[in-house]
Amino acid sequence: MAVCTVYTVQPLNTSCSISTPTKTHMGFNQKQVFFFNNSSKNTNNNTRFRGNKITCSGGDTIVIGLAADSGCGKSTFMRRLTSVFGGAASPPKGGNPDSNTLISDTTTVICLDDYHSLDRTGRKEKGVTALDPRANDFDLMYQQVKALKDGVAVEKPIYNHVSGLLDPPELIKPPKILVIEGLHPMYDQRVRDLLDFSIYLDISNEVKFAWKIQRDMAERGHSLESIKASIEARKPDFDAYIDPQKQYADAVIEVLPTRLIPDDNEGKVLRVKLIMKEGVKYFNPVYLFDEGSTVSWIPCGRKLTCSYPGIKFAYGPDTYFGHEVSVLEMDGQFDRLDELIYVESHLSNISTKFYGEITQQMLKHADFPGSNNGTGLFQTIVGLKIRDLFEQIAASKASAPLEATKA
Ligand SMILES: Nc1ncnc2c1ncn2[C@@H]1O[C@H](COP(=O)(O)OP(=O)(O)OP(=O)(O)O)[C@@H](O)[C@H]1O
Ligand SMILES: O=C(CO)[C@H](O)[C@H](O)COP(=O)(O)O
Repeated sequence: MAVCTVYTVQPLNTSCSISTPTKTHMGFNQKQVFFFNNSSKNTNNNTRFRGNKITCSGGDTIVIGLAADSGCGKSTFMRRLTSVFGGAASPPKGGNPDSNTLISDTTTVICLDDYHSLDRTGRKEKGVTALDPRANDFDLMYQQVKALKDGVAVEKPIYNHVSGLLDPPELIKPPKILVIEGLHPMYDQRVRDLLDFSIYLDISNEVKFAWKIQRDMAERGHSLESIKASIEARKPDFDAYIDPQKQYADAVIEVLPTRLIPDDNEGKVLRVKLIMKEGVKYFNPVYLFDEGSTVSWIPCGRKLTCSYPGIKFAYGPDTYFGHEVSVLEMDGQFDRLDELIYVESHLSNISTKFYGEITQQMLKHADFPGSNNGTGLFQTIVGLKIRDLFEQIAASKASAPLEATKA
């Protein structure tokens, strides 16, 4: 797919989105596109934008949705995912230093906070949280994700987490894989229908609390009371608007307190479940030993070093929001990451390209949070499944014209 863009940005006082073919240039279909941002709902930013843009035919972008509350490991997951494709991910070159976007050779990760229609002051004035749909512009989110999927570059707004304001937009070109991560990738049905695969990171309240304390007290100087208050304040909207999205996810990574230590409240040892929907095109759930059977496995024998409280795996079929699913569970943590190869060799359908690829990825990012437990392991596995999904979709598209000529 060829991608090229020439554009200018200037204020425009009308609210419209028009795409008019004007001429063909260098073999590309040039269009004039009027971009607009969400200013009509934003009290502090009333600028609209117009651009002249060349779009190139394409429409090969696959779209992945990753939903989770703030501070639940989305960035860590994204770093693992982009690493599976190789190459480093970085913000758009020469752009806004506070951009939330990460671009690598294959993937572009956009943060859906950029579709906040109310900035920090606007939310305060209206008494709504960022989780409330009224603080977000789903029309624009839909239009832009659709445009990217169709091979058209967009001018995406930027929500600046440092200033709390909406900054001038940045240009996003259609990538091979577009990941939309944030609070609401599966909230709006139009956006949901554009997703080729969706993931929900479901962090239980106990664990979320432990992680937030660790980060916000150590790194951001917040007090225990203020962390508790912020979690409590978000909870009603989290329950109403964020949590229900997990019913739509193709894969859910659920993070719970361990069952290996009675009454554990430290949140250091975790029980993590990978819930995988059956019947999703291009996605074959991972299994342990025997597909479809129910398995409980404590691998702490001669091949795996396990200090207290040990490690326990479980696998089996289940239902989740009325869907048939396969669930792989890991409780506990690895003492020695290099020994993970022993566990990897007992898993099937993991979509690796060579023996030991999961272990290699985990060792490569041993310093990322969760590398010694099921969060890191399952995030890595989902990354490999996304690569596989991408390759299968690409292969089916490549063979489609061939099939058509045969018919
Ligand atoms: N698997 C994990 N195990 C332990 N702690 C974790 C794990 N994942 C994330 N954390 C903790 O949560 C914090 C936030 O992680 P991360 O930045 O990946 O989340 P996020 O969802 O992108 O957050 P935000 O939306 O606030 O930017 C980390 O600094 C770390 O303290
Ligand atoms: O839930 C969030 C998503 O990450 C943030 O709280 C939301 O984006 C508002 O951000 P800020 O606190 O920087 O104004």
